[in-house]
Amino acid sequence: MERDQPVISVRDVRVAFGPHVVLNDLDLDVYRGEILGFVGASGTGKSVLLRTILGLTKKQAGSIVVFGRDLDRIGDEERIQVDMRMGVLFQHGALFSSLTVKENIQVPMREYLTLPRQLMDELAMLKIELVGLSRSAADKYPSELSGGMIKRAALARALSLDPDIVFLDEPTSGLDPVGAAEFDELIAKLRDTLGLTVYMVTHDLDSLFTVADRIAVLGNKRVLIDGTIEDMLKSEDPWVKSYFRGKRARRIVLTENEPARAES
Ligand SMILES: Nc1ncnc2c1ncn2[C@@H]1O[C@H](COP(=O)(O)OP(=O)(O)OP(=O)(O)O)[C@@H](O)[C@H]1O
Repeated sequence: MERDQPVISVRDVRVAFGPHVVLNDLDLDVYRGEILGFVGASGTGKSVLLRTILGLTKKQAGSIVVFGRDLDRIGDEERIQVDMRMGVLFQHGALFSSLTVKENIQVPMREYLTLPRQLMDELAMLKIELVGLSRSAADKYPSELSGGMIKRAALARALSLDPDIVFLDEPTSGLDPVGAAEFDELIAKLRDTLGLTVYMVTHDLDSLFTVADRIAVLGNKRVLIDGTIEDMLKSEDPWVKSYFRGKRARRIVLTENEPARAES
């Protein structure tokens, strides 16, 4: 993994809604090919930062550089090129209920490209297979899918344009532990096979322990600490300590290190 090459650099970012300052002096780097787990207490601004990086929420100060381009200094054409390289899976799945899985995956293709129908169908099928759905899922509507299948279909749509980065907002929320673990495996596989960079907002300790290469913690309106899971376990920050060394976290550490004992 090339650690010296950030694909996203956020510097001194400030976001406020009226008098309510949500992010202030926030710095963050995301490196090519890594899975970054982004955590923080509820309401600290994880979604606001995600939306700010995507250009959906306005910042009052600071800079965001993506693929070497400062987003404040590029024109509309170049912005579209940048947008096409970033796929997003929003927290609440957000598949269009009136469209089939295949049609949902084709939404970004229709928005950004002009492709013949047959080619779009073939590309959608490739994405369906890539995320581990069966080909028969293509013509199903979201209401006919399980929670796990909806997440996979939404991921297939996020991958529609072969992005370099995918942003996942709590991708395993609402899945049972087996479904969540399978989704984590899929993310790791996609990172390994496609070289994807993954920015994953999550509350899921299992995901953080098993697939995140690096973790960034949001607190006090900025990134409080970033590093490996070992760095988190060493931190003396009270929130980081209670999150990563609390009862639930200890159970995961035990399961990973001593499966037999943990299961008994
Ligand atoms: N459009 C908006 N207008 C005003 N305030 C907003 C807006 N969007 C977010 N906020 C405020 O910003 C703060 C951070 O919200 P955000 O949704 O980013 O938190 P979060 O860390 O993602 O929380 P959770 O883990 O619960 O999803 C909250 O106080 C929220 O009310």
